[in-house]
Parts: sequence; C-alpha cells; structure tokens
Amino acid sequence: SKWKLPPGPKTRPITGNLHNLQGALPLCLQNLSQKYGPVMLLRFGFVPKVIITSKEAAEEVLRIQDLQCCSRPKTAGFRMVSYNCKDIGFAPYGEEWRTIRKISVVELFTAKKIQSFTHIREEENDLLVKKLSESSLTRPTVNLKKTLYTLVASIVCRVGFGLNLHECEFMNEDSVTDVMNKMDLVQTVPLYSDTYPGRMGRFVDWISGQKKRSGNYFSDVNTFNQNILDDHLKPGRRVEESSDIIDVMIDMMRKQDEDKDGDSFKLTTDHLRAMIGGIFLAGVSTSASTMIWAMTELIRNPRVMKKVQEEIRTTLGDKKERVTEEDVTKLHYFKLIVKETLRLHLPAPFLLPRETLSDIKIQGYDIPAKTQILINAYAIARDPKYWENPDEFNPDRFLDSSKDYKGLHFEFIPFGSGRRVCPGMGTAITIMELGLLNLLYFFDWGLPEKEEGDDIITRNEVALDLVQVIPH
Ligand code: HEM
Repeated sequence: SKWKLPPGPKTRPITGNLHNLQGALPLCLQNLSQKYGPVMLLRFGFVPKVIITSKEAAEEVLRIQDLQCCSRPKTAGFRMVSYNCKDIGFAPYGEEWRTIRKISVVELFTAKKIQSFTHIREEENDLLVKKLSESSLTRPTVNLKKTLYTLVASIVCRVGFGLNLHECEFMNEDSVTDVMNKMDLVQTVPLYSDTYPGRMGRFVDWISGQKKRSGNYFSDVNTFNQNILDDHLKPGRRVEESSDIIDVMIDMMRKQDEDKDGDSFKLTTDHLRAMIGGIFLAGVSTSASTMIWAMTELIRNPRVMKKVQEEIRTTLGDKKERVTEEDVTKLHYFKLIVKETLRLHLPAPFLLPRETLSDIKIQGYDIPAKTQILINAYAIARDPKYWENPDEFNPDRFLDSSKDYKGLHFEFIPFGSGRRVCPGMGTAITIMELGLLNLLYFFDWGLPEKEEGDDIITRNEVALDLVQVIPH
C-alpha cells in the first residue's frame, strides 16, 4: 500500500495484539517499543492504537500535530464519567471545549485564584496536623493513604464547590474515598465493547454482567455529582459573597436560556455534572497518589529523607506551630522531591488519549484519521537516553538541571503539554507541596514492621495504609 504505517508486533485474527499485552500496560508497551521503535502500531482487539515512546515523537504529536488530534475517549467508562464527553478532559475541540476550559481556568486556575485559596489549603493542613498529632498519642500508626485522600478531597471540594466535607450532610471523609474508588472502577472495568466495538461487544458486556457492574459504580458517582449540583440549585442559596465555578456555570445557563440566539453552544446540566465529576476525578487521586508515592520513596530512601528533613528544619527552625505556603518558597531541595516523584510515578502514564481528526504523519509514519494515539509519558520519563539511572529515586538529579514539568521538556511531561496541558498544575503543586511539608516538618516516618527482604514498592498500597508516625 502507499501508506507507511508504524511498525508493530504481528497481529492475530480477532484478538490483534492482546496476547502481547501482559502485566502493567505502560511497562509492557515500554518493553515492546524497545523492539519496534518509538512510534508503534498495535491492535487492541479491533481497535488500532499508535503508541508514542520518545520525546521527539511526543513533541510532534503535542506541539506540531496538536491541531489534528482531539482528545476523545474510546472507552465506555470514560464516556460514562464524562457524561458523553461533556467535561473538559474529553469534550471535542471547538466552542464547547473552549467555553468550559475557559470557565475552569478563569474560576479556578489563574495565579490570582490559586492565591485566593491559600487560606483553605492552610486550614485543611492545620486540621491534618492536629488530627495526626492527637492520634499519634494513642496509636503510633496511621492510614496514610486515607489521610492524604481526605486532605486533597477536602481542599478540592472547598475550592471547587464551596463544600466543607467536615460539615457536609451528604458526604463525609469515609464516603469520599469510596466515591474516588468508584470513579476509578468505572474507567477500569474491562468492557468487551472497548476492544470489539459494535453490537457483538455490547452483547457480551450485557451477558457477562460487566455493563451492569460498571453502571452500578457510575450510579454512585452520579449521585455524588447530583448532590453537589442540587446543593447549588437550592432556592435561597446566597452566592453574592462566595460564588464558585458551579454557581458561575448555573448563572451562565440561566442567562443563555433568555438568549434567543439558537445556534450558539449551550451549557446543560450534564456539563455541570461533568464539571463536578471532572474536577474531582482529575484533582483528587492524581495529587493524593503523588503524595503517597513521595512518602513511599522517602521512607525507602533514608538518605534523601534525612537530607530533606534537615533542609526543612534548619531553614524553618524547629519551633514553628504551623507551616504556611510562604515557608514552601524558602525551600529548594524539598521541591525536587515532588519533581522526582512526578518523574517516576506519573498519575496519568498515558496522558489523555488523543484521536487523529485527519490523516497525519508522525516521525515519517502515516497515521490514518480516527486512530487513537497514546503517549507513554511513563516510559519517556524513565528512558536511559534522557535520564541517568532512570529507575532510581534521586531528586539530586534536578539540582543543576533546568528540566521541569511545565510541558516544555518533552522527556518530562507528567502534566501533559500543548493546549490540553493540565490546567490544575499550579493548584496541584501547591496542594502537594504544603501537604508534604506538614508531614515532614511535624513528624518522623517509618514502616511499622519491617520484614527482611520486604520491598515496600511491591506492596505500596498496603505499606502506606499503615505507616508509623512519630511527632517530631
Ligand atoms: C499531581 C497532580 C496532577 C497531575 C499529574 C495531572 C496530570 C494531568 C494530565 C497528564 C492531563 C492531560 C494532559 C494532556 O493530555 O496533555 C490533565 C488534564 C486535566 N487536569 Fe490534571 N493533573 C493533576 C492535578 C490536577 C488538579 C489538582 C486538577 C484540578 C483541581 C486537575 C484538572 C485537570 C483537568 C480539568 C484536565 C483536563 C484538561 C483538558 O483536557 O483541557 N488536574 N492532568
């Protein structure tokens, strides 16, 4: 054929390359790319996907071919949580995406807005320190995973929806982790229709009960989104003093109803539900899991833990009753901990999936329209071509380096790049830095029972459920 398609492993009838995919997907695709190259074509069942595993090819997709790629989910789970592509992450390019992205940036993510939420982040952290100090008097271990999910969820809910989790009627600290898990499950339940689109796949999903299962998870997520929306729609709600992004969208929706121009894009209640779910989904587990990984790596690497705690306690002195965001600005090595954690443990290892709108060329290969593109940012951030001892947790590598995560160094793109770059980057960094600073300033950390030869990384989830906390 006249097409020069990217190389890839041999396919089998019907299953395509599914037999090549074993173990964790980012790692497995990284291994395959060593044989087939940085632009690789695989078939997941009937669905062809191009996998990108070099910084040059990633730059080409994200910067040069950006206009030709839109971000639309092929999976039923993504479609469900985004109310059929009504959220910022999955809305197709055009007026709809531009409108909701602009609202979110203006209402949540400008530097001025981030600054105006400082008191919320500091108050929630003070509460965290108080609770940990109290609990450490009676119980030396803490469920750090739950603690950090609660911290981030409390901040995101207050900033995003004006909702105080500690006083809320329909939500509390326990149920928030449950909603988070359900959001993850909706997207990860394997559905046959994702690899075998069409009637046959949908029939197998129905007969196997998978469709019902993912629907049940989504029903809980939808209840959460709806409760927050109802709270904002209550008659008599006073928004003059403290309106949030949902109030602003409701206001826009009401005004557009009066607008007679029938052609322009209109916000619907699904956009509101999708915005609520989207902010929660994009904001909470990403930041919380990065903090959990940072603590995991620090506990695994006592040299780094000692170095960073020394910097913090020497710079800030050891008599402080509370630490603030102002204190974060005085630290240098501490910030590299977050950077190195984001390099090694990207919460979104493939960024958001892209789909080509027209036939394009990447690194000289032809990619047909409507092909899904996955950028394996995880593999790129561990490629020995760009990083020395890439699998080692070593924040010192950034000491004399200008590389950062803002989307200009394509070997390090945990927040993506280009026009779909994560708008919550500034918010996420402030949440994670202040949270970690509090944990490291006020407490010393270790594993409760260390079994010989036990590698904490292999039991990350379990290890950080129970971490020993000793007030400093
Ligand atoms: C460690 C924390 C975080 C990481 C690593 C992260 C990473 C990402 C990535 C990789 C994308 C897709 C970018 C692309 O495909 O080019 C994204 C999109 C997004 N993120 Fe984040 N994120 C984090 C925290 C947050 C927070 C705290 C919020 C909001 C409170 C947020 C809101 C969003 C939204 C709304 C999008 C969709 C943007 C669009 O498609 O236009 N993120 N994030």
